[in-house]
Amino acid sequence: MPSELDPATDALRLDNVTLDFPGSPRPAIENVSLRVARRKFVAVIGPSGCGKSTILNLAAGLLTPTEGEVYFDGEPITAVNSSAAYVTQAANLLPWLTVRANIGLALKFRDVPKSERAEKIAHWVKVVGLTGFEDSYPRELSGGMQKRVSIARALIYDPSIVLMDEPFGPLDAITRLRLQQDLLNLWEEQSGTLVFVTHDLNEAIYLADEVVVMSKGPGTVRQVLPVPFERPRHIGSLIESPEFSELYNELWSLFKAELDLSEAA
Ligand SMILES: Nc1ncnc2c1ncn2[C@@H]1O[C@H](COP(=O)(O)OP(=O)(O)OP(=O)(O)O)[C@@H](O)[C@H]1O
Repeated sequence: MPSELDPATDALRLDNVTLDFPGSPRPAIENVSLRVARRKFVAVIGPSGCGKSTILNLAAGLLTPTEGEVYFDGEPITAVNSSAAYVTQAANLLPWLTVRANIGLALKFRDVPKSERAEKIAHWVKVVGLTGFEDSYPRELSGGMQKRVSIARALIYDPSIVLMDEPFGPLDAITRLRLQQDLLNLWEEQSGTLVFVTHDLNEAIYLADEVVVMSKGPGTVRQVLPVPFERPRHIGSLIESPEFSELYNELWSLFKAELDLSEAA
């Protein structure tokens, strides 16, 4: 364990991590060092293919580094990280289960008693605004509602770390804004550790305490930008503030350097 590793403050830490997929001509990520402090909301942005999902998969214990080490709560990750909840771009709900059963899935796997489960599910159905839809099936829900179920399903058991991979990617702009504000409110209440992958610079600034900007593949960390806005945050007021525009421009100048815009109009 490196001497500076502090399990009291670091939830997740990557130390000089390189990941090669077998048969791939170049590493997916190369020499990535990254620190996610406990109870922080960290957004990861970067061009397509720079290795953002790879970092989440390493944190979830679904991939093992070719070189370097990944630590969770001060211990090297050597198996699937059962302390991590993973919300992917697709809602991945079980189509044969109702909203209630989908939300309660993680509690069932953890053998939480039935009465406690019912109480928690009722609370989370309300928190994510799905009252009245408890007995609906995923096919009867809109994309935004399905996303709400997947977020409730991830947060209900109070995981030590939540990993989100572009969870709002496929949604329309209004639904996306609503869910971003909902996630802000939820996280500010629970304030666990959250690592959030996105392509959306605005989203990264609205939500995160720090934005990690990755360079194009093989991915490395280009810069980590702190987001100084106080919490609780309200997206509507943030957008209108000059400080928001300033930070956006700073982030954009870092980000655009990593994009190949030569073919853009
Ligand atoms: N299973 C795999 N086998 C081989 N190469 C892979 C595999 N998964 C990902 N890669 C490669 O690793 C690199 C990083 O992929 P990753 O999905 O982590 O990028 P990303 O930044 O999340 O991309 P996007 O923003 O498009 O989702 C890419 O070059 C990708 O082609």
